[in-house]
Amino acid sequence: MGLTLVKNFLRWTRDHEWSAPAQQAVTLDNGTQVDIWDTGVIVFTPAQPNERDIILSCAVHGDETAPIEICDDLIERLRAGELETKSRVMFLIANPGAINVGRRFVEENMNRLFSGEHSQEPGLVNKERERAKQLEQYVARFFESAPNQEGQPRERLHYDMHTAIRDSAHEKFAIYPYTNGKPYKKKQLQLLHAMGVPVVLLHDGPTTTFSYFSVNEFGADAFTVELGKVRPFGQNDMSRFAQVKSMLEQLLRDTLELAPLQPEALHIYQVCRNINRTETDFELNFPNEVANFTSFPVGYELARDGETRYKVEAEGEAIVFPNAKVALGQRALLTVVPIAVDSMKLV
Ligand SMILES: O=C(O)CCC(=O)N[C@@H](CCC(=O)O)C(=O)O
Ligand SMILES: [Zn+2]
Repeated sequence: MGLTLVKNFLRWTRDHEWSAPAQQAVTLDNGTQVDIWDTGVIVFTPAQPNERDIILSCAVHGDETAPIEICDDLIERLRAGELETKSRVMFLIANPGAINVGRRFVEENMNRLFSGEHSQEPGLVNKERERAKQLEQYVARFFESAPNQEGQPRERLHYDMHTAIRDSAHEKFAIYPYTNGKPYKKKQLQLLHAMGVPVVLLHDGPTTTFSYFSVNEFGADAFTVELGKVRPFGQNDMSRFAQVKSMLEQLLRDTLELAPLQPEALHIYQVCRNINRTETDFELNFPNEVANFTSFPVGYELARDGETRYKVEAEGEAIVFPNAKVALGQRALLTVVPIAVDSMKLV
């Protein structure tokens, strides 16, 4: 059987910025069912799915194009039958409206709106709030509609792929959302390493990000994965994403063989402080060119928020995601410190 009337899924998604009618399901020659639930929402269900359900999301921030190109390529190869998945997989192209204007967001940063945050301010409705709420519903529908294979526990994975605004001392890194006190998983560190992501930053509390939503609501192993630097379409050096793509393909094909965990090859950072901008008069005390994971000496003043001054407190404390222009009340800077893999509670 051929493809659906939707010829190119990304193109069609961009032509329907905020919603689109579900499309009739199609079964490919290899038996995989393809369902399009909405704009940017496509699900592949193999005839005999294995025990793993995978969500690959991109464009929660519309200007982070490399992950969009990765997903586009995987989606079209799956639809053409060139790549065959053994797992149920859902791709989410989260914010097509923001892709079209080439910006992080249209009205509001979507990655601060999950876990119900989209509905916390009565009367405040905007496109990103509506879309975040719908994406939550699609995640629920996907994970909850998995077949019950004789009580076998299912493995739920969600990689929410991003690129960072700044240069970074570590080009690729993952954010391990707060686990609600549960141990971290060795296998997840191995999977990230296989993806070419040997640097992991551990969040120390709940967040309103997409990845934490999947962890908290569905017990998924979910990560925000930063794959490089924000660049416009056409300016990404796709060779820098070859390992990520190859790992994702092997994961879908179920041919991935994981190397044993190599603690010496990993760099783990613990979030030290989450600095929010609460005043209009907010400044960062270092230039825009300073890369993520740059450390400053103890006592150095990193930021000033009105009268409050934030100084480095810990040896090795480094900056991540500085952004003085965020909306009031939002995170303007994270600081992190390196920790030993041995000090992590791992299962
Ligand atoms: O480079 C930046 O300043 C931001 C890159 C980005 O979008 N990062 C995510 C991290 C989400 C998390 O903490 O899991 C974000 O800020 O939403
Ligand atoms: Zn992002």
